[in-house]
Amino acid sequence: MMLSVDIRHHFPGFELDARLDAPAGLTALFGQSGSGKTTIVNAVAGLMRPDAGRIKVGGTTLSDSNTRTFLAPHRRGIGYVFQDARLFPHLTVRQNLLYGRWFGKSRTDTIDFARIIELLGIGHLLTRRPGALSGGERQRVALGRAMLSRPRMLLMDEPLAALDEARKAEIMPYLERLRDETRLPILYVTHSPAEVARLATTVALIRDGRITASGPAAQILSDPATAPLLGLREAGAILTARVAGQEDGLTRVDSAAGPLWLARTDLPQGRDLRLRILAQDVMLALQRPEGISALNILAASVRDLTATDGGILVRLDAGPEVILSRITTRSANALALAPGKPVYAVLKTVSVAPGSIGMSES
Ligand SMILES: Nc1ncnc2c1ncn2[C@@H]1O[C@H](COP(=O)(O)OP(=O)(O)OP(=O)(O)O)[C@@H](O)[C@H]1O
Repeated sequence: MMLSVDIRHHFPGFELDARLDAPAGLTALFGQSGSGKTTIVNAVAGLMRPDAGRIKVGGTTLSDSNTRTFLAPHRRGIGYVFQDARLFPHLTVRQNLLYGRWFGKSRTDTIDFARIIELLGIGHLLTRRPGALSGGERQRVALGRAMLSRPRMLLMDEPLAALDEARKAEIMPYLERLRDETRLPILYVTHSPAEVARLATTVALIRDGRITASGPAAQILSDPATAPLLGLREAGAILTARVAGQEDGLTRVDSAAGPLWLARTDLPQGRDLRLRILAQDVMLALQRPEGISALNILAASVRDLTATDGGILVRLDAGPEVILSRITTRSANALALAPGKPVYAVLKTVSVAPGSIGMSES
């Protein structure tokens, strides 16, 4: 199942011309205020009719200006989650979940209900009213309600924006489970680079009504041309690795770039992982450093250098893998970095990328 959007629309002083493919998984639509995110969401939802173009989900055409097709919002099969949960205050959680569903009492419906309740961890809340829930719990119920409408896809418009950091952290794992287990396209609007880095399988960057870059999240975050558009703090590489065993109280993993050691985990040998290495956590040296506390040092060579605000992003080839390092212009000059130069990448931190637990089983 895939959402494909190819639309044009004119507002006084603003032109939208957007082409976007959102496959199964979470596609983050990221851009500044006024870039056109809500206009795309409204067009997909059927709340506005684009001047020209086409929107499809799987084999179903939601709108097409050529054939004058325009499906009403309630016939689009889209589950929505907004910034505020929009639950009915006078109904219990159970009644909110079942409200307006096309949902009978058949056995599969009961199993679906039980599965979604379990997935979102809201079984103990069913008899409460929304007023007695935390903001994070309310959003989990809103996610459950969207799922129970048996959607073809989910549309999430800044679903975490109203929550504080603790509540965001609480709901993220549930969004990840939903993303990984439902295999529906999720179009997720956000201004938050941290949410993109943590949740997105696909990233689409929008600016002035146009999609300026889109592709797999790991690719966008590790490309010096696109990573700065998201914010340099999240720029970095994702490596795949396999757990080799436990050594000296650490977990050894093997990647195509070389062996790496992580703080001990209880992951079983043979498990595949994705590792996240942020550009700001990679230092460079011309000789292999000795007597250094960093555990992980990889031999690499410079592929290219890109100037960014306040520094240089260095793209490195480490075997077949790509690593990014963010250093100051002064350091780049001191090391006389140039394409092809051999260097050692000293990794201050290597973290297991969210979503990789259980990856090898899916
Ligand atoms: N109904 C309308 N009439 C005229 N202009 C509009 C209308 N709706 C949106 N616009 C303009 O289109 C542009 C894109 O707006 P849109 O709401 O899609 O941006 P956004 O990326 O969602 O912003 P935000 O993050 O602030 O919600 C803006 O310049 C806005 O002023």
